[in-house]
Amino acid sequence: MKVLMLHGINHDLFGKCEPIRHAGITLEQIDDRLRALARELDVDLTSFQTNNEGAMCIRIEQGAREQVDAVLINAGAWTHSSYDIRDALAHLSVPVIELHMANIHRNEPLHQPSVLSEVARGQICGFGLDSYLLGLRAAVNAAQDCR
Ligand SMILES: O=C1C[C@@](O)(C(=O)O)C[C@@H](O)[C@@H]1O
Repeated sequence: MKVLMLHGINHDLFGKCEPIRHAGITLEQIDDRLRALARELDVDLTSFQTNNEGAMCIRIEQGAREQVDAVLINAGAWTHSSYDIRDALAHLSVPVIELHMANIHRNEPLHQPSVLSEVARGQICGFGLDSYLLGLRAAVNAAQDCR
């Protein structure tokens, strides 16, 4: 099973700024833990991070061509604003799991609504690094249900 993990804008800075909200966890640490769980679950996991919205849309299209079985996405601030990424995800026929470290529903109003949730199978937020690990397990189960 192939799963694509998409990391959004500024997430290369995780652990290097906003240490309180995201508990100082770096993107490398997230990917390491995800890769370890992927090995356990026998999942072929690919991880991608960009600060360019167009590049994110292109990577989503490429995921469809590669016939990934599920997509995990923490789109960061694009969650609240990007109809481009929303539309790219809407073209996928595989489960999309929306992730956030923080519980975005407790954020300040600007950082609460998600324009991606409508096209996601579900959203996992508020569990820090565990949001990613729970998301990978959910993606595997959802993809198996689709087979
Ligand atoms: O970049 C981020 C991180 C985030 O997606 C999270 O993982 O908690 C929540 C977003 O509101 C914020 O813009």
